[in-house]
Amino acid sequence: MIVKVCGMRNADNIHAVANLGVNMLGFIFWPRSRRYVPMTPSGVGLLPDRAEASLASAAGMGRSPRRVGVFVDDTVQNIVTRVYNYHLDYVQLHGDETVTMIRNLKATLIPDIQPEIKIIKALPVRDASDLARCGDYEGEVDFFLFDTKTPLAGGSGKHFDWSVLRHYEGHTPFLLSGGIGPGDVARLKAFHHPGMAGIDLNSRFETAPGVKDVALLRTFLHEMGFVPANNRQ
Ligand SMILES: O=C(O)c1ccccc1N[C@@H]1O[C@H](COP(=O)(O)O)[C@@H](O)[C@H]1O
Repeated sequence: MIVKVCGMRNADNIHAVANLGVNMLGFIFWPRSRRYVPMTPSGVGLLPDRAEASLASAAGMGRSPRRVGVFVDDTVQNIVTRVYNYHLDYVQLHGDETVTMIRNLKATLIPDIQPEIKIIKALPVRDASDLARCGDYEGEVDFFLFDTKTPLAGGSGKHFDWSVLRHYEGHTPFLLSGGIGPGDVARLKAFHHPGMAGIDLNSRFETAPGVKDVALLRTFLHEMGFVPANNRQ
């Protein structure tokens, strides 16, 4: 099972969470988020130097989570800039991005120096009708991320009714998201879907916006029976 921890921006915290052996770390590039990672004045080195060093040292210990940049209806140019500057492995599109936009993004990225970049398309879910959009993105993205439909773009801390996902019969694997917290272990273990590739953890594991509670995450992962991987998937 893939475990993604999203909304990271503090160097020591990045190091500690990377060392839990999670598969992906998410960095939010949407300026209206409380977890926003601002660009430096030079526009280079999205992650502060110490965070870069933290990730490098974690990698040296065999813990090398993939880097996910989270964007909400951003321009292709802004996304491409951040992919290059922050060495992103995945782009998570958390707005109303169309298939045409995604094709443009890939056409810009793939022929260049980032051929391995993968796309996660977030879709807000309240009921089965929200899954109808999945068909448009089949074959265009690597993962879906099903998040709770709320007036917020993301990070609501709220669950949706996971049973709705029985109506999802697509071939694209998905990450389950939306308010997953420490009290969800039993529900997660009881939830099965052939397309479910992993989970996304965010606001329910925070001591402050953008700062994760490492002890809480460690306990949750232990209770889930999570086995730290080589973090290459
Ligand atoms: O966390 C944010 O601030 C955020 C802002 C804009 C887009 C996405 C955001 N986070 C993503 O939201 C989901 C669910 O988070 P939560 O568990 O409900 O707090 C998660 O995938 C984050 O990547």
